[in-house]
Amino acid sequence: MTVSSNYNEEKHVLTQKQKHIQSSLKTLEAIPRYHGDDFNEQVLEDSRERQRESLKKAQHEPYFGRLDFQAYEDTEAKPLYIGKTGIYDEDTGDPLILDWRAPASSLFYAFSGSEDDVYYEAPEGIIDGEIELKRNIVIRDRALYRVVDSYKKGEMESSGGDEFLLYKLGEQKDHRLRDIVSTIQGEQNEIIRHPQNKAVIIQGVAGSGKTTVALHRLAYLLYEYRESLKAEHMIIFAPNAMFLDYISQVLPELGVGHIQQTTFTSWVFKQLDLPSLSLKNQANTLKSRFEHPNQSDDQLTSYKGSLEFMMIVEKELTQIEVQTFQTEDFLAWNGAVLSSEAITNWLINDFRTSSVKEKQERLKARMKRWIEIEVNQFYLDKKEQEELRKEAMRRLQRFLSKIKIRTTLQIYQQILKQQNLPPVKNEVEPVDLAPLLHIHQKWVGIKKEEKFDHVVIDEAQDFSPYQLTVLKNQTRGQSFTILGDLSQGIHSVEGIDEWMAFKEVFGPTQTAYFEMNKSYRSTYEIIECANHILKQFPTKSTLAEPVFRSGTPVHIRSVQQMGPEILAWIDAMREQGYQSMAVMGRTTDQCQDLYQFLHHTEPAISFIQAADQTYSGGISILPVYLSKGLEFDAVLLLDVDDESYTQKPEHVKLLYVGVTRALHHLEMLYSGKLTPLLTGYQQGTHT
Ligand SMILES: Nc1ncnc2c1ncn2[C@@H]1O[C@H](COP(=O)(O)OP(=O)(O)OP(=O)(O)O)[C@@H](O)[C@H]1O
Repeated sequence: MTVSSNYNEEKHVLTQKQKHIQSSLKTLEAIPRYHGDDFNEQVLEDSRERQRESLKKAQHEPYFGRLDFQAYEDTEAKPLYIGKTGIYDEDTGDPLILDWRAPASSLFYAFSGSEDDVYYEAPEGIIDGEIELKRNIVIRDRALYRVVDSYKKGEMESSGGDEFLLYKLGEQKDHRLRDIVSTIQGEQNEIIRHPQNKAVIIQGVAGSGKTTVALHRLAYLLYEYRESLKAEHMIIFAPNAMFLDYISQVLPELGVGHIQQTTFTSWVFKQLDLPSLSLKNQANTLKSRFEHPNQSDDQLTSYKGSLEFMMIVEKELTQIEVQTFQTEDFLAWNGAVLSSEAITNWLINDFRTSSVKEKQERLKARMKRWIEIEVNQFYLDKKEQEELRKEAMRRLQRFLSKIKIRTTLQIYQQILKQQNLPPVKNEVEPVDLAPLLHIHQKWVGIKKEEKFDHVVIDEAQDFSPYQLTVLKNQTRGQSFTILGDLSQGIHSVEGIDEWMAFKEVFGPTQTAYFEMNKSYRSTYEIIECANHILKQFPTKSTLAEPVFRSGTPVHIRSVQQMGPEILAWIDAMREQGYQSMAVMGRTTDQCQDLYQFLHHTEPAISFIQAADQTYSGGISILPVYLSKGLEFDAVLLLDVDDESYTQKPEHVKLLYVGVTRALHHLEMLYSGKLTPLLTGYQQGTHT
């Protein structure tokens, strides 16, 4: 434990604040819970319950930072304590602890130590002032653990911000992504707090905190726009179920619940609700893509994800709709004619915004009304009216039965046939899901309550412009957070090569584009190695800037037999105290064979496969293409030879992904000839 000169001062403050928290909690717990029907009482009870929850949470780790800010309108600086949830003094209404998302807390993250004047935007206007102290405080299990000053007015040395960040980055992680509220960096803060009404696109190098920032942004948006945004109407799309499990802890840590978290595939299947439809085995698709790629399959996949194909589907849909509603005059009884022009006019103009299904229903209702008016207008005799009504309804039934609405899949099949594209049956590929959803949106429609308030897309470089468009149709405004890294686009046949493709979907004035080039995950040595690989790209890519956290050199070794080497590596890593370790092979079959060999000696090792739903940490073996998004204390990359990793762009990306999964330690093995992507690389020992 670091004992700083400020330690005792903070210990005293902590004791005071804890007493306050305890007594507020006691007071609130003493108020009986209200279960009655009075609305005002219910609102008050909800607010009390929220306070109880905040206080309970704050008991363990009430805050992590202190900022002494002197507003120019005040006579002296006020210490602001910043925590995960805001706590207020019941009597005075003053903040005891400021929520990290509150406007004033922004100063804690944005202040670099060199600005003389700072300001924040409060609801009552701009507040100007200066900062006298910025302090990081670590509290664990209710006890003060560490106090680090990153800025003190009048003192020259103010490197504590970096020191504290390095201390946090050097910690070993468990097997889940964690919140970073105490160390959010200025560039990250700017993205997190960007207004909600634009599509925010983030290109970030591996380990720059994209996923983490997107999750914090959701928590921020829910706080800032609490009147208009609902967690239930927000959604996160992630690449697979295992990744969702890996990130599942961050939002609850930030006090956010009820946000939908899913993959694009599962979500579309839920929307389509076609029990006969299924997805082709993705484990096999991935395997063949990374182990036996086929160029013509790839071309078809890219085409089906393009805006060009989307426009063709749209055009075909318009035609199919016209054919569906192709009508003749409706003769209710002799002399009572509703012309086909009148019907078409209703469909084209009056029902313009309705889906095809709704149009069918609205047409039926409108025609019934027309019959009723006709009957009442021209016939006075009740009996005669009744007979005509009956006859007209019989004819209407017959007339409407000619309008046949086919299923989404049938329409898609017809479009593919029309376009001379290979047919699909009941088993589809992921790339078929965007057109299927497009058809569903037009035919069945999107209910108001199904629209999203905000959408997050992680690993968005693997999304196609077509996918993005169907999601845009489903979203109110343009409120998106889209994050990815083009250098990690290992599924680029389905995805994009440049972010421009997405800017086109939203329009240039509706997008805000950010780049994050600092990598927080890995040591300096690992980033240096990753950058060496990126330099082998035929096109120029942005290199990652390391945070200066030095670790062990990256070793690359030539070996005869992998098995014993892996076991020795696991032992060595265990001795170093690393918790999460990954052995990454190039193919699933190779990993399967190695797993069979290793798990007799290392029963704790788990074999990660494409269909896995959870990630439980420890020692894992997995093919490198499944490692995207994850991170491990130590990584052993196998088969870095010239056949497994050639100079093809997709191999550069794959090796880059593998290398950047390591936090603290990276080692690579090969037999035969070393991949050209690593030749000339100098660090560590090559043997
Ligand atoms: N400001 C920060 N303070 C502390 N840790 C951070 C910060 N930013 C990012 N990290 C850490 O860096 C690691 C990488 O973060 P994250 O997985 O969100 O990055 P990413 O850009 O999505 O990575 P990738 O594209 O490689 O999957 C995580 O361990 C995260 O906790």
